[in-house]
Amino acid sequence: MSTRVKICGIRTSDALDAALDAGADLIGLVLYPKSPRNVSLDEAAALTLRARHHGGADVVTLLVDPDDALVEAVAEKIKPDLIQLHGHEMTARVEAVRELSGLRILKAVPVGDAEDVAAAFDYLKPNGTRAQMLLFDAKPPADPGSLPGGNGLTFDWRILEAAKGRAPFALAGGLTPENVAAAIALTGAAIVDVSSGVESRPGEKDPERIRRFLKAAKVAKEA
Ligand SMILES: O=C(O)c1ccccc1N[C@@H]1O[C@H](COP(=O)(O)O)[C@@H](O)[C@H]1O
Repeated sequence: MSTRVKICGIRTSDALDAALDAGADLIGLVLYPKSPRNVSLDEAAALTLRARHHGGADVVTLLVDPDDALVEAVAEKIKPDLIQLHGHEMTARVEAVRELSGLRILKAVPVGDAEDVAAAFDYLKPNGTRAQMLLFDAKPPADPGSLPGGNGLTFDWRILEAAKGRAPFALAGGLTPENVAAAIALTGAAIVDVSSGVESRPGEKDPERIRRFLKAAKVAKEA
């Protein structure tokens, strides 16, 4: 089975259409006001409806340390397929968001070393009540003003050796049309997730880079 591709940080219908027409498997909508890719609840609901009409892709709402009111509003107004938690949520909070929303959870985990990878599997226990999949991403810069993701930073993919064979996982962090084939070959990721690598500037998706990313990812194979 070929690797699934998530194009994250979609803000406009043009960018959405470019991703869907190029064969994206998942569409990411960021609800995080500090991000240049932020969309409102209403914008996310409209983009989700458009994606549903096109068909073929799951919609993922990306949240960072959301409160209960936001989780409930997302579940009611957007009705995505998954919630991506990209903050400092610990296992109990992931479980609570899962229960409150009734949605599948993709939990982002910042990776610095093999211990981060080994510890991340606690998010998948006990079966199905917390996250349904892990998303390994680069550690954000230490600068307190930096975003928790979407920074275009890669990490040493060899660290993910510790994850192989345990459960399918998603990979993010500095992926581009130029390096995604190598990332898939080395890690065997089930999903590759890109935001800044398919942009002309922060928040502006580049349709040609989206097409090139999809093309490169869809022919790539685990080595
Ligand atoms: O994209 C953002 O603005 C963002 C904001 C807050 C948390 C996560 C964010 N993006 C996610 O980060 C990874 C890596 O992105 P990149 O390809 O390195 O730019 C990915 O999952 C994005 O969806």
